[in-house]
Amino acid sequence: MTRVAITGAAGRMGKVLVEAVDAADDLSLGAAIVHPDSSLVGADAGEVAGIGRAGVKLAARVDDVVDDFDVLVEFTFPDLTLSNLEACREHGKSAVIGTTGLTDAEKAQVARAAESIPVVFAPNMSVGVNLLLNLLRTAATAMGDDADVEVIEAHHRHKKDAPSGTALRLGEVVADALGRELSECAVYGREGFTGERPRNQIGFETIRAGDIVGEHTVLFAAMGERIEISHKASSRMTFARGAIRAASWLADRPVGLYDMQDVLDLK
Ligand SMILES: NC(=O)C1=CN([C@@H]2O[C@H](COP(=O)(O)OP(=O)(O)OC[C@H]3O[C@@H](n4cnc5c(N)ncnc54)[C@H](OP(=O)(O)O)[C@@H]3O)[C@@H](O)[C@H]2O)C=CC1
Ligand SMILES: O=C(O)C1=N[C@H](C(=O)O)C[C@H](O)C1
Repeated sequence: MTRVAITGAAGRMGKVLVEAVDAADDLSLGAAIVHPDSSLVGADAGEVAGIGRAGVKLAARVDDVVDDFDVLVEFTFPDLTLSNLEACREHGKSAVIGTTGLTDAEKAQVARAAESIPVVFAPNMSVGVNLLLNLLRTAATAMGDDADVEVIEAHHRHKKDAPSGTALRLGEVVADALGRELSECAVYGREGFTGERPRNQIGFETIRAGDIVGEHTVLFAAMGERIEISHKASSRMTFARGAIRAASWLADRPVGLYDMQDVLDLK
């Protein structure tokens, strides 16, 4: 039985992750961690997640519970993710990272940690989005430079990073299929007298509103026709199930950096 620790256990993803681990046959909840200043430190993780007593008290730091887990599941903030990943590296634990909004330098730190421990790092743990990455490669290759590409994403009002990690990954996949560098062709929102659209742009549009769980569309618009490839998540449990599937999968993996397409055998 693989023992899982969940950080941000009182957060939106943290609570559904506690529920998903509880429902899994091959995983047990070894530890759950919340903000050290939280009034919930010491409370039962299952009760906070709304699933009844789990017998695991919410801890204030990963360092306090290193003997209680094998895989850390981390859906929080970039700087916290990196310091918790360092704790995993020091103690030889695996990690599943769903946190988004990391800079390129921070992503490189994740890659360095994965030289010492097994890590799954993916901006979207759903089966649907990871399948969509493959559909996008096919669409981008077939449409080629004839189509203008726009990535449109919508999330709840509490989301802190933009564009979403998923939108950026969708853009990277399209740019790669078209032989472009995303950093050279990405445009983030438009305003004012922008002039005509350069043909090789990949545009990103961000919507933040209400309780939208997560929606992504990639639009390929050519002369006379367009394709829209969309994914809509209606429950965070979709992401949580993917993350715990990754935690089970990591149990017997060698050191290395993996993503959700590795876990789902979609490469
Ligand atoms: N890869 C994927 O499939 C998905 C990724 N995500 C990503 O996951 C991340 C989290 O999203 P979400 O759950 O909505 O965010 P939340 O803000 O709901 O959760 C983050 C949690 O981390 C807690 N936290 C803050 N500081 C600390 C600390 N020092 N120690 C322990 N816990 C701390 C917060 O507590 P407090 O509120 O008390 O500060 C909060 O409960 C985001 O980056 C999001 O983009 C989300 C969904 C799917
Ligand atoms: O913050 C969220 O909620 C989500 N974040 C991820 C992202 O940034 O891509 C994935 C999902 O869409 C939900």
